[in-house]
Amino acid sequence: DNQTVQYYVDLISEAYENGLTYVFPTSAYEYYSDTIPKRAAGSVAASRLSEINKWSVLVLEAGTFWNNFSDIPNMYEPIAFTHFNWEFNSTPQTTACLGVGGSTLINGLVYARGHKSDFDKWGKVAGNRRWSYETVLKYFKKSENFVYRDADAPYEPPYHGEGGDLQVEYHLPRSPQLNAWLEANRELGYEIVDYNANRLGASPSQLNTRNGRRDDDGQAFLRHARKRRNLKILTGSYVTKIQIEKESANGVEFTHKGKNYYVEVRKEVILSAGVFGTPQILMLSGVGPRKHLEEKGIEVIKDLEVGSTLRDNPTFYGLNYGTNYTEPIRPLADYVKEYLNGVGPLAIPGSTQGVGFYESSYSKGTGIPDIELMIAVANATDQLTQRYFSLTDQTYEDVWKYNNIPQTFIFHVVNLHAQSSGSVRLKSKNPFEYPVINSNFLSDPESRDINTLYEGIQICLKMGETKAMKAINATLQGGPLRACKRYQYLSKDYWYCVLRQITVNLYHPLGSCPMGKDPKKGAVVDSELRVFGIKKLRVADASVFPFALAGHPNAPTVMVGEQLGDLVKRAHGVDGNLIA
Ligand SMILES: Cc1cc2nc3c(=O)[nH]c(=O)nc-3n(C[C@H](O)[C@H](O)[C@H](O)COP(=O)(O)OP(=O)(O)OC[C@H]3O[C@@H](n4cnc5c(N)ncnc54)[C@H](O)[C@@H]3O)c2cc1C
Repeated sequence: DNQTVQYYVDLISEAYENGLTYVFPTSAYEYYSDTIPKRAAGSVAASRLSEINKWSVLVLEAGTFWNNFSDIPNMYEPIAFTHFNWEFNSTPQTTACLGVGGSTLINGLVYARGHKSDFDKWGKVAGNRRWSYETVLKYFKKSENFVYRDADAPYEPPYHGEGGDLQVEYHLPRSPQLNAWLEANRELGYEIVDYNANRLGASPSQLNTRNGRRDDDGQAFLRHARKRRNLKILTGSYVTKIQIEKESANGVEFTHKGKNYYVEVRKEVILSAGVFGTPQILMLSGVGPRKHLEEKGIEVIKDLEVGSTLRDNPTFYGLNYGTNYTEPIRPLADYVKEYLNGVGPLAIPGSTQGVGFYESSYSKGTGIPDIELMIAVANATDQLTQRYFSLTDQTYEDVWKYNNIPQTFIFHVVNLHAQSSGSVRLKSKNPFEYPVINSNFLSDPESRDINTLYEGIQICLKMGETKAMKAINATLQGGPLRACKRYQYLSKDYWYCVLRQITVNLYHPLGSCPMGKDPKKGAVVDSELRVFGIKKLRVADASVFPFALAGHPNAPTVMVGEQLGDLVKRAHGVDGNLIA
C-alpha cells in the first residue's frame, strides 16, 4: 500500500543523506553497543547445533538482528554509513594506494562457491577428504534453496540444492547493458554458463535473495531456529577473551550493556567472529605468535601463527563505460514498488548484474579461473562511492565524477587467486581497540597479482570492442588519471600505475587462522576446525580458509558452518543425519 511505499522511500532517502556526513568509529569503544548485525558461519553453526535439543547453545554477538533497511539488497553502499559497519581499515598501503578495509558490512550477495580444484587442493592442505570437492558439494547443496526464476539463465540442477535454508536466485529483470555484455562474451568465445557448476564463462549473477530481499545468513539460518528454547542469542555482547586453563577453553568473557560477564562452557567454544575478530580474540586470549603477544604484554598460552596471513581478492573498480542507452530514472517510489514485488534495481546489490570467470596466462588451459569480471550498471556511482572507497577528490574526479550515470556501466576486475598475503595484529592488549590490519596487496615478488589484474583489464577492453558493445556505443570513460599522467594514456605502464592507485579489496578477507596439517608451518586449526593444542575450542568462519578461492567467500563460509555442525555432533556422540 502507499504507506508502505512511503515508509521505504523515506528510509532510503534518509540513508543517502546521512551517508554523506556519517562519522565512522575508530574503535569498539566508540561503537560497540546493541548495533551490529549477526551473520555468516556463526549463524549456521548456531542453527545446526541447536537442532540437538538436549544441548544448550549460547550465541554472543556484538550487534543486533537484521532490519527492513538491511533487507534491501541495493542499499549496499549507504549501509556502509550506518551502525551495521565496524569500519575496519587497513594500514596505508605502499604497493596499492588504496587500502580500504571494512569487514562486517552487509555484503554483495553474489553466490559463487569457488572452483572444484580449490576444494580438492583444500582437502590436500588439510589432509582430510571432508574438505575435497566431492564432500563439500554435499554441504553446499544441503544449505541451498535454488529458486529458478529466470528461464533464460543457465542452470545445472546436479550442482544445486533445493529446500535448504539459504536462498539462491537470479535477479530480475536483465538490463540492456547486461544482455550486451553476455553477447560480447559469446563473440569472444566465452560461454554463458552456470558458474557454480565449475565452468569458465559468464552469467547473470546468482544472488542470495529471497524474492528480491536480502537473504543474509542470519535470517536464512536463524529465522526459524531462533525460536528453539535451547538456543539463546545474546545480542550487544562483545567478546573480550576466551578463558583457557590447562590447554582447555573453559569459558568466555564478554561485555554486555556496560557490564562484564563470564560464561562457563560445558561442551565447546565455537569462535565465529570473522577474519579480524577471531584472530583478535585468540591473541587477546594468549593464542598467537609468541613475539607479538610478548610485545603486547599478553601471557602466551599457545604459540601459533594467528593473524600471520590475510588474503582477499584484490579488485580494480576503475573501468567505466558510457553507452548510448539511457536508463530511465524514475521516481524512487516506482523502484520501491518493484522491490516489494521482488524485482528491479533495489533488489540487486551494488547493481552487480553479471559475473564471469576467466583464465589468465597463468592458468591458461587448466579450466581453472583466476580472473573474475563483474558488470555493474547504472545507479552504481555517486558521491557515496567516493566515501565508500576512500577515493581522493582527484581520483574521484578523474574516473567517476563526470560520467553520465544513467548511461554508464562499470567493469570490476577481480584477482581470484591472489598470492600476496597481509596480516592482522593487535594494536594493544585492550580488547576495544581495533586490530591493525595490513592488506599488503600486490606485494608478491613475482608481480603475478598485478599482472593478472592487467590481463583482466585487457579482456574488458576487448569486450568493449565487440559488435555487441559497439551496438550500444560503449566508450571508455574517465581518465587519464592525473596521478599516472607521466605514462602514455592506456599504455601498459599507464595501467600498471592505475592499478597501483585504485586497486582495492572486494571485502573478501579470509585466511587469518588457516587450516592445515602442521602448526609449525603456519596452520592455526586442524581439519576438524580445532585450534591446535587447545581443547574445546574450534573456529568456524572465513578465517580458516587456507587460501583465496575462485569465488566469493560467503558460500564457502556457510559450508564451513555446516561442517562445524556435523563435526561437533559427531564429537559428542550424535551420529544420525550427518554428511561426513
Ligand atoms: C561489503 C561487502 C561485500 C561482500 N560481498 C560479498 C559477496 O557478494 N558474496 C560473498 O560471497 N561474500 C561477500 N562478502 C564477504 C562475506 O560477507 C564474508 O566473507 C562472510 O560474511 C564472512 O563470514 P564470517 O562468519 O567469517 O564473518 P562475519 O560475517 O564477519 O561475522 C563475524 C560476526 O562476529 C561478530 N563479532 C566480531 N567480533 C566480535 C566480538 N569481539 N564479540 C562479539 N561478536 C563479534 C561480528 O559482529 C559479526 O557478526 C562481502 C563482504 C562485505 C563486507
